[in-house]
Amino acid sequence: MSVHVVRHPLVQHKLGVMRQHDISTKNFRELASELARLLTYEATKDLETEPETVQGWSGSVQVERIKGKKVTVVPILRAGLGMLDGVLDMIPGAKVSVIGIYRDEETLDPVRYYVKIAGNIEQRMALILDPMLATGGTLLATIDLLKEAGCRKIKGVFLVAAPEGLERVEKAHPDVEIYLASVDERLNAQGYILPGLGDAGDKIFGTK
Ligand SMILES: O=P(O)(O)OC[C@H]1O[C@H](OP(=O)(O)OP(=O)(O)O)[C@H](O)[C@@H]1O
Ligand SMILES: O=c1cc[nH]c(=O)[nH]1
Ligand SMILES: [Mg+2]
Repeated sequence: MSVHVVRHPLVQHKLGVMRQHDISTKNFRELASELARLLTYEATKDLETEPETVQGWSGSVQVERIKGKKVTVVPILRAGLGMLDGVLDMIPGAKVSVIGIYRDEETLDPVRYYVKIAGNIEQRMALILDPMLATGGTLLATIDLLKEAGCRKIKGVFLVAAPEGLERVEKAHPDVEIYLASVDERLNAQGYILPGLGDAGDKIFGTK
């Protein structure tokens, strides 16, 4: 699996602001969306294009168009919704496949409660969105669902990951590419990422 940590100064600066303990819901939400935009720019850099001739102001001109059935964006409820707007700003025509999974607070196992995957999934690149990759259980369950549905190309966009979770996903799915702003130090006993961001879903939805 290839893991791409995006070290662009804008990405690192915005992540640093998100780590501040007293950040408001409004600022956390806005930054999650901005980071999603920047990370998507990186994650889509190998999308295939094809030439097309259009009529420009000075006559015909050859331009590039993204080829084929393109992308389905896959926000994982709930926190992944905080990244959706930013990604759709970059890829307005993307189909959205919604996956509802929460992590059981005691066992840390993923619990699935909603799945709606876009059509022609075998022809699309799936871009999974979730701010946090902790134990990796949620991402593994999501990748399994997408592959069972026929998806052949999968990337994930996260803000922060724990090394433990990344390693687990890498072992099971070496073909999946991950883009993120930081690989943090470790998980704590409750499965939270350190130094991390805290509970990203609660911070995005203001439920803390
Ligand atoms: O890698 P894992 O150990 O599986 O943990 C990561 C998951 O935990 C969080 O979701 P949460 O369960 O808090 O759901 P929420 O988005 O509804 O708050 C986070 O947004 C990921 O989906
Ligand atoms: O650190 C973590 C781990 C899981 N989910 C979160 O929102 N934060
Ligand atoms: Mg949560």
